[in-house]
Amino acid sequence: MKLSVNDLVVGYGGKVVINGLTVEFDEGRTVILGPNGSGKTTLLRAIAGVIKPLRGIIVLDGRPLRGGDVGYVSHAGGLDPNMTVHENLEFYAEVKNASNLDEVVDRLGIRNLMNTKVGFLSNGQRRMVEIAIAMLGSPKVYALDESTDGLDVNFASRVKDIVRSLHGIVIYTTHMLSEALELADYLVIIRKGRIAFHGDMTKLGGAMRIVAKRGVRPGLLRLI
Ligand SMILES: Nc1ncnc2c1ncn2[C@@H]1O[C@H](COP(=O)(O)OP(=O)(O)OP(=O)(O)O)[C@@H](O)[C@H]1O
Repeated sequence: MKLSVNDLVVGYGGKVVINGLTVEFDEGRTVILGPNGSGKTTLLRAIAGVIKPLRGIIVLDGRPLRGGDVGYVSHAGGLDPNMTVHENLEFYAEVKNASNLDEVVDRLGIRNLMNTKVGFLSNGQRRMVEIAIAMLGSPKVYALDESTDGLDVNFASRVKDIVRSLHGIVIYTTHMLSEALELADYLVIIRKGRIAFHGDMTKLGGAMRIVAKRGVRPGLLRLI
């Protein structure tokens, strides 16, 4: 399986943020690393189909993406705070025509939250529910936007374990090099809406880990 983004142009109200970006995602985890404002969220939103590109196409194995291909966890969240976890999950299961709701609930360990209104959940609990929704229908592609952001060490670690267990094409954004090193099979570095680097971590990982350990992280991006 391969997700191909070809000559993508995306903007907001006439301001172009991504200008002619081409990149391919293979099966496994690709981490998109970039500073604030580099276009990570915009790229994921285009892949998830929530923003319409001005130009370019995104294809999965040569065919246009269909609804249900992408499980998206947005940075902003998308749950109804007045509905219970169960009601939110059921709503999305119906929309996605998914039959794996129970399996996902158990896999993420959120059964104890089912009758709680989303508005009463902690950040970490809410993120687990958002990931559960993305997993409904077992999508071929995951687009996960800074999914550990704002979480404590415990929830962040749970999220990373789940990300590692996902099958298919998993695209995960972060601005933290440490997280990229932990999760990436492939690394994409994005700056100002352009790909600055795209590579296989099995080749690059050793060298980057040494640099990261020595605490020269900011310089690393300049080197690359
Ligand atoms: N809804 C919007 N309207 C106008 N401009 C936007 C909108 N969303 C993002 N932008 C602009 O697009 C650029 C890229 O933003 P984007 O959120 O994609 O970057 P990012 O790498 O995800 O950043 P962060 O790490 O802060 O989430 C920024 O200059 C931002 O100000």
